[in-house]
Amino acid sequence: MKAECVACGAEMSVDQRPMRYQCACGGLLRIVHDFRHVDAERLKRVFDERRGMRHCLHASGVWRYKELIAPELPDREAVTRNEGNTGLYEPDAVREFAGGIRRLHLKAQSENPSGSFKDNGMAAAVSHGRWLGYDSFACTSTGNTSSSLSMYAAVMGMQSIALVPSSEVSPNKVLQTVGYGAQVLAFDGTYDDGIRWLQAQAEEQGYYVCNSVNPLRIEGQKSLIYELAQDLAWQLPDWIVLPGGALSNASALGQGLSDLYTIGFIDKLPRVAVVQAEGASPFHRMAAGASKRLVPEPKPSTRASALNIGNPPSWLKALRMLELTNGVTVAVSDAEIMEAKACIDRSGVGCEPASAAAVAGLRKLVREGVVARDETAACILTGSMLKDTDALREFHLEGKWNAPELRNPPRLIRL
Ligand SMILES: Cc1ncc(COP(=O)(O)O)c(C=O)c1O
Ligand SMILES: N[C@@H](CCOP(=O)(O)O)C(=O)O
Repeated sequence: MKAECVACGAEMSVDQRPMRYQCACGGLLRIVHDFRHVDAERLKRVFDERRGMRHCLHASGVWRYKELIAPELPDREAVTRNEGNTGLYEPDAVREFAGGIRRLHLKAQSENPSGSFKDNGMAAAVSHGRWLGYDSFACTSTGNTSSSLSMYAAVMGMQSIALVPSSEVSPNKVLQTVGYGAQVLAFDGTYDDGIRWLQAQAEEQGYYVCNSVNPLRIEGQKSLIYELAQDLAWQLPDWIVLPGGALSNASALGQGLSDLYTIGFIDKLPRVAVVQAEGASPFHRMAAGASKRLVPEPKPSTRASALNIGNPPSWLKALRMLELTNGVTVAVSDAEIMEAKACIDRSGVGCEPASAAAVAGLRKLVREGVVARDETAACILTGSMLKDTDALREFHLEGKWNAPELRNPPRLIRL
């Protein structure tokens, strides 16, 4: 597989150990494909045939698109837990909440096997790592990456190591990671400290790094936009709105949209809005200030713990995505996030706080007139409602955050 540095354009291979995550100049890598001979109409038919499949590699919502993700990877090396194939919903209450735009879809990546969007990328990353001969897989995580990694490591019968901040993460996610069998190493600090340590130490420890600095994670995650496009008969909405933390999904969206457009699956690019939490919004500050250099936030802090990232590694890839799609960024408060979450939960779809940032951000963009009421959008719901049950307790039982009308505490009765 050929990779290219997103900062200086240097080319290199990622076909052998040691795995490379960065160029000598410090830039992250992206996988480069040659799509010149791809027949879009033929592939569309193949993808449609695979869509209804069960119990085989191509039944996966990631490996259905294997030709566009990792054509060189032998099928026998591709690991799957039947990831992808997530639901697409149109709850009217959420559309109204978000400002009453013409049409709003929610893509529930929360329905992935480990409960978050990470599984799409992780399936590709662990497969590549196993192909290269690694048997120890590591990540640093606020809990979703680690849950996903430890699930796949368990499926492969291999070892996983997860560095997890000792505070401000959801216990549900850490317990899920423990349950699947990862060795969890808690540390004082944030995701940013963990990723720095891992990038310096991984090779010496013999670890294959499964964070989104790994270009294969991005390759797997881009299947999200392939699947959404296929769900909608290859007609994407005007806007795709998603939360931004480490900016892996924003980067994957850029890669996936560029593929779809280059190959001719779509003839128009949607605009993309990246929503950050106010307490952890270095990318938004950069974009809003029309700067092209990210200034890290030394002490990120948000109740949407999955977004608690001050130095997102993929900021340059995400910036390129904004340029490609004429995209925008926006920041929302924790109270706005929790209110949006309560509305999404009450619609029957449900999500964790970080995911709700997408809907809170869309609402703000509609209010500000950036998104027009006659436009259409899809919000990416990145993680499941059960990923953070403390958030439900705080909102419904402890009366924290806004929106008393959405509060629903159990009533105590005498039988
Ligand atoms: C549930 C959830 N939503 C959103 C994000 C942010 O996504 P990204 O890091 O790709 O920007 C994360 C973690 O990264 C997450 O776990
Ligand atoms: N929210 C994430 C943090 C970003 O992780 P990465 O895998 O994109 O590097 C998590 O779940 O850990």
